[in-house]
Amino acid sequence: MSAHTPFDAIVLAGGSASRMGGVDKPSIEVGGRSMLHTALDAVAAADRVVVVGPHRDDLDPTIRQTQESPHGAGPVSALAAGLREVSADLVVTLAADLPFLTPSTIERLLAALAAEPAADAAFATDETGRVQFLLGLWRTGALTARLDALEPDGLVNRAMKSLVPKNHVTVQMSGISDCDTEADVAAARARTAAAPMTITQARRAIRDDIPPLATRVLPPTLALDSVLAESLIAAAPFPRFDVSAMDGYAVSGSGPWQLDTAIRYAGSEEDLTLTPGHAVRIATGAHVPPGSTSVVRDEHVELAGTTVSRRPDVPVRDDTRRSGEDWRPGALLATAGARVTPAVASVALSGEVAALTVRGPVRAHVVVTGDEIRRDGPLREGQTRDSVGPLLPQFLSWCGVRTATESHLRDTAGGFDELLGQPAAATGADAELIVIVGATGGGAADHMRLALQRRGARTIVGRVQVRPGGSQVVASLPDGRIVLGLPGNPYAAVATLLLTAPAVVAALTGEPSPVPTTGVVANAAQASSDFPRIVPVTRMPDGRWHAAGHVRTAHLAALVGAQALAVIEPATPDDGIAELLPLR
Ligand SMILES: Nc1nc2c(c(=O)[nH]1)N[C@H]1C(S)=C(S)[C@@H](COP(=O)(O)OP(=O)(O)OC[C@H]3O[C@@H](n4cnc5c(N)ncnc54)[C@H](O)[C@@H]3O)O[C@H]1N2
Ligand code: MOO
Repeated sequence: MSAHTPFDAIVLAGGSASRMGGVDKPSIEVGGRSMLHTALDAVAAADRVVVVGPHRDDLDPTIRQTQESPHGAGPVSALAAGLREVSADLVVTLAADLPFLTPSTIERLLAALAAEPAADAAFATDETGRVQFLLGLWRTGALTARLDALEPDGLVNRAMKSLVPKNHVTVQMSGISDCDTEADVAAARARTAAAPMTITQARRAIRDDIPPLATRVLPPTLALDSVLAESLIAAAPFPRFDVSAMDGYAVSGSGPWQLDTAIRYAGSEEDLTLTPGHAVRIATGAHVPPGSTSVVRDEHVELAGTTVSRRPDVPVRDDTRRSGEDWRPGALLATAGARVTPAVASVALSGEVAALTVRGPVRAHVVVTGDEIRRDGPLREGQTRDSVGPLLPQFLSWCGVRTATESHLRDTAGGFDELLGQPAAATGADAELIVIVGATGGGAADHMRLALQRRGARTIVGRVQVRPGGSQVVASLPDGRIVLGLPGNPYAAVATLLLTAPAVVAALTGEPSPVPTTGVVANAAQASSDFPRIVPVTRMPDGRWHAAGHVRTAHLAALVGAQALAVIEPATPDDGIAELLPLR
């Protein structure tokens, strides 16, 4: 992030968990990673990280390790020990038993405390309203003061609640449950084992777990499809100067006027001053000459020899557009969070704004997988034509994504490890998003999920309750790049892309979540099943939509002639509403 608020972090990683038979809770793995490492990844942006607990040899040497005294003296004592190592004005305080923690969890706490300058601390609350006192952010001075206040009675085995300041804010978060018991761990593991999410859950997880990209400064025309990180403010007035809105006459005084021979063309740099009682021909868009009091359009004048007079039967109006009439320098032309559409870029040009501070546009590395998939040349026995890869850049562009580079991957574990392991720069693409077609399943040749796990990726969406597209994957690599895994079947790949990529793009660019487009589907009952389904729809003359019948997924024939895909929920009646994914 560009506007980084400095903070330190204390992670409480005490040993033996009494309710779990004395095991070292922070080292318990959920989702292929210890809960301590989940906590450390969540505070990776901290200037200083302090782990309080038994010394661990495997931690990065930049992490400070300390321990409360006496050992096992409880969280308040542990925080006091950790605080001695802290120097920033803000300190995140975490337990190492929160398996679903992400960097954006911390960002939300930072934003909440920044919004309440009078508050001493911010804490997360779960869906039930329970406050997680060990998922918090403190003003360091306030934490010091609270600990000092408790000190006379001793800090050993004090409840966290006794430490909490009156003046705190809470932030409601979903999926932040801690693991106190073996049952909690089992439930958390079940959740990460790619339990299918609903479409809504998947989009929310994407929004919550993918942090926005760093900002960039781009000229307006190169910023298309990015999102404004700072509002667009006019640098120059519009019009920049008094300009004629019509072809006609610039006149001085109330007329009739004597016509001078000079003609005022748009862009003219000729020295020309109008004296009272005189007029000159002027073109639309030309700056009005000094001395001019008004512009009269051609249709409103009579010309007799060299005398120009206003026709008696027309309204008296001035066809001059005055400088700053539409906006003045400093005017707000588009608000931060707005997508840079051609209109926004055009307005920036009109306002003489040479550079926009934006996030995006998102750049993608498109990867087609499969030994059998062939892009060029004649097909040999068992080979399948790549009918997705060459068109994916177009589909991606509909979602605001630029394709920076493309490659093909064979179905080998090594290939995936290499793809996910190489730094973005090595691909020559600087892509923030890797879009992989195929290999999302759990089959023998499907290496993506395992390769992601080996690479230490965090699964954000493991499966979704939708057909097709159930096997889609959204994950974040340790270096922050996002992987979007699309099912291999071409129709499934495109439907999944249009369903999910816009949410990924919104999260990366910091755009507010898109409001879904909806439509009335005339034959929705027939198209719905026991599962949400994505079906092609065509527009009917009356404005309703008609859903296609049976859809084969191995090619895009069902999309021919369709104007949108519709997401049809189970039990939608005829003329019911469905979300539309436009095909344009
Ligand atoms: N035992 C199960 N097998 C499968 C299931 C299932 O639930 N249980 N789901 C099926 C569905 S639905 C889909 S979709 C696919 C998803 O599999 P993958 O994402 O791993 O995709 P692949 O196996 O690599 O490919 C599937 C299919 O698509 C063809 N393909 C792939 N890429 C292209 C391309 N660029 N152009 C044209 N065709 C492509 C590929 O040849 C396969 O035929 O899993 C099912 N199996
Ligand atoms: O996973 Mo498939 O996408 O249901 O066609």
